[in-house]
This record gives sequence, structure tokens and C-alpha cells, in this order.
Amino acid sequence: MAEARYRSTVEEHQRRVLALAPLLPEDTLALAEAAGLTLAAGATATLDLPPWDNSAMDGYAVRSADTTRACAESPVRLDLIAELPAGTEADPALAPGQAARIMTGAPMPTDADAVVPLEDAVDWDPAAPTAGTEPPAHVELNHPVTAERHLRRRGEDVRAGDLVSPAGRPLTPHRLSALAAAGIAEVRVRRRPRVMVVSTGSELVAPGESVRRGQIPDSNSLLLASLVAASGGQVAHRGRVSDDPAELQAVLRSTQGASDAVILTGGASVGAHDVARLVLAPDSPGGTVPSRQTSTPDGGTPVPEDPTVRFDRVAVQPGKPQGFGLLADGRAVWSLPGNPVSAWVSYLLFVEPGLLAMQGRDTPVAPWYPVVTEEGWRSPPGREQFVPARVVSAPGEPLRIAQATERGSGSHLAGRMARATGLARVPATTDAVSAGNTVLYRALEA
Ligand SMILES: Nc1nc2c(c(=O)[nH]1)N[C@H]1C(S)=C(S)[C@@H](COP(=O)(O)OP(=O)(O)OC[C@H]3O[C@@H](n4cnc5c(N)ncnc54)[C@H](O)[C@@H]3O)O[C@H]1N2
Ligand code: MOO
Repeated sequence: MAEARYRSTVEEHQRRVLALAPLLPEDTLALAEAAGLTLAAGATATLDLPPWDNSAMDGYAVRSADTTRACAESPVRLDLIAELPAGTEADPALAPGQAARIMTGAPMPTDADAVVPLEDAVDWDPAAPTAGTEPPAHVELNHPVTAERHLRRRGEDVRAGDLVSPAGRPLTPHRLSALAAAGIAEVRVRRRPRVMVVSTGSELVAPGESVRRGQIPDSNSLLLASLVAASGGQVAHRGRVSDDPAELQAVLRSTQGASDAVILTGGASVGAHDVARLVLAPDSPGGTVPSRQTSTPDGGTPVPEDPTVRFDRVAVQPGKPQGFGLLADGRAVWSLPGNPVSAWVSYLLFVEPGLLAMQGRDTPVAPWYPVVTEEGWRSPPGREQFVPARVVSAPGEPLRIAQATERGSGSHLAGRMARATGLARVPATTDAVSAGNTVLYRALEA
């Protein structure tokens, strides 16, 4: 539970987001169209995999019993009666003393029970090409091969009817490929969330435009739109509005029906022109702590979450002022602080889990892993701290990190953010990190 001056801890705020995030409708899509989406139903194999017994090596399909006596002094000579490239349907009968030349992935003759790699034959010449050659008439072996050697049995990977992936998993490249291999053509998935991203602030101009005193480039909308795409969302609108509430109201209205979620930055704090708060929750008290009401008086069943947009102080640095809830039209809306590092951290902590939950993702909250820090820094007691960090260990070494910005979380350090490879996470109970301490880390690039 958060200290009295904050409404919630990171975890509590995440829970509210997860509880309210509206689940998106399902679709049936061809595999190739489903990349990056989340399975809405388990995907079941339609084929045994491998679909038939086949060779794991380019070599010779043999009857292992024929090779039992093979030795250097007395090699065994087998007659090669067939050539079996991958794709062949042939299943040549092999009498004792007969074998077939076979390539990796070709179906095993029913009569063979082992494969001898090409390189293990007595006359193997590493300098001579195999590609394009006719099979020789015979092969000589000078050692025995055991049954099942270099053989891949039908169904040893997956059986028809097996669950290849349960609902809730994302269709990453390796998972899509597994489904394709198991004969699956179509999948049930959740639709991509259509997300609108709006930066608020009268000081903002387009990146690259000249800035007069008081103005800055709008970097947050690009940050958030890129993050939305990485979370499987589709950016339905990206723009910026001034601190005039009418402008934000108009853009919210115009995207109704064409978006499932809205992400705003700026104007989330207690300032006089904090437009997001003025438009979304005009009655929300300015940075005060509303009374907590998350369970019944007897401490039993939690009361349903209040879906209206609420502005809360979360015990986190950066990212303390957070607006979140559902608009009257049902869209989820996040109002993130305008400081660029705050917006980045806020997205990763609170928006990403929500957008993933809307897609039915089984693990919407990203994992963090322990790493050792190379240096110390101060951390605010009572708030969890997130610090842009960079890996300083060499590849192959246990991970060690340092601050990317040398000023802790420095929420305004929009330029130095470029030095980060990830974020470090320090518990609320810590007021200082020392060199050699273990902190948590989330890698955001290699
Ligand atoms: N009296 C108080 N003041 C502030 C508090 C507080 O509790 N009491 N909290 C501070 C914290 S913490 C944060 S974080 C910020 C959040 O403020 P807002 O969400 O209202 O954001 P703005 O005031 O609009 O902007 C903050 C900062 O970020 C720059 N910014 C805004 N949008 C963008 C953008 N799209 N691209 C790049 N940079 C942007 C803006 O120019 C400001 O410098 O409030 C503190 N104040
Ligand atoms: O919470 Mo603010 O986001 O520290 O900079």
C-alpha cells in the first residue's frame, strides 16, 4: 500500500489499469496477417510434426542390423538402390544388404531404421562435391550404426490435435512459424487496439521547426506512437493540441468510433493550464489524495473499480501524476505527465500493460531482472524509482548497468534519454543505491 501522500503504488495503479482495460473483439485471420497479434483461442495442430519419419542428415538410410559387424578391418558394403531427396514420396523396399542415399528431411524408407551421415562412409572425400552427383552404386561402412540414429520420428515434436500455443500468447515470429509448421492456416486473435496519441501544450512545435523562446519540439507524440506500435497497437491518430480545452475536446470527439484508446501527455499535473485534467476530470482534486475505497468495510470482496477518469499521485519517480479511466464512450484514456522521461516510464508501466490486456495477453506486465549496478545514486524514499540506464558489461559477462543520464531519473532529460538501453528499478524502501548493489533492469534494446 502506498504512503498517505500517494494514492497508489505502481503495482496498485497497474491493477486498476488491468481491471478496467476493455477487452477488444476477436477476429479470424490468416497466419501471415496475424503477426504481432495475441491469440484469442488456443491454436491446435492439424498435422503430426514431423508428418512422417524422416532423416536428420544427408547420408544413407540403412537397416542397422546390416552394420552390426562393420569394422575398419572388415567394412560392410551395402548396395544403394535408391536416391531420396527431400520432397520425394518414394518408399523403396530395402532387402538385407541394401540401403538408399537420403537427404535431410526426406521420408525414411519403412524398411530402414537408421541413417549414416555421408561423412561416415569409408570413401568420403571432403574435397569432392556431393551436390548434383548421382548416387554411387555402393557404400562401405567401417563401424556399426545403432537403430534410431539420425532419425526424426513422426509426431515426435507435435501430434495432430496438440495445443501448439494457448490463448493469450503473442504471435511472435518464432510462434507464428511453429503454428505454420503444425499445419495451422488461420488463427483467432484479438483485434489491434486503435490508439490516438495527443501531446498537449501551447509550447509545442513540430520536430525540426524553429523554436522561439518558450517553445520546444513535441517529442512525446513520436515516443508514444512508436511505443504503441511495439505493443501491437495501431496509431489511429497522432497530433498535438494547445492548452485550449476546446481543441482537446474537438480531437477527442472527432476520433470517437475510430479509436479504442487515447494517450495524452502533458497537462496532467496541478498547473493552472493543465488541459488534460481540465477536460477529462474537471472535478478531480488538484493533486490531493482522495479517500481510498478498494475493499468493502469488512475487508472482503473488492468493490468494482470506478471507471471514470481519475487523476492520482502514484508513488513513483518519475511519473507521479497519472490520469487514467474510461471515457463516456468506453475508450480507455491515459493522461501521462509531459516530462519526456516521465512519459516514457509512464507508458511502460501503465499504458503497455493496459494495451496488452485489451488484446487478451496472458502476461501484460513486463518482467524485470536483477542486475548489478556499477555506480551509486540517490533514490526518493517512499516512491519506486525508474532510472534510464545503460549496459556497461561486455557481451557474455553478467549484466552490469550504470545510469544513462548521470542524474538519476532526471525526468526532463529528453536528449540524454538517447543514451539508455533500458530502465533500472529501485524499490520505494531504498533512499540510495551503491555501486555493487543489485537493482532490477528491463532491457529495451540490445
Ligand atoms: N506544483 C507542482 N508542480 C509540479 C508537480 C507537482 O506535484 N506540483 N509535479 C511535477 C511533476 S513530477 C511532473 S512529471 C510534471 C508533470 O506536468 P504535466 O503533466 O502537467 O506536464 P506539463 O506541465 O505540460 O509539462 C511538463 C514538462 O514536459 C514538457 N513537455 C510537455 N509535453 C511535451 C512533449 N509533447 N514533448 C516534449 N516535452 C514536453 C513541458 O514543456 C514541461 O517542461 O509536473 C511537475 N510540476
Ligand atoms: O513524476 Mo515527475 O514524472 O517526477 O517528473
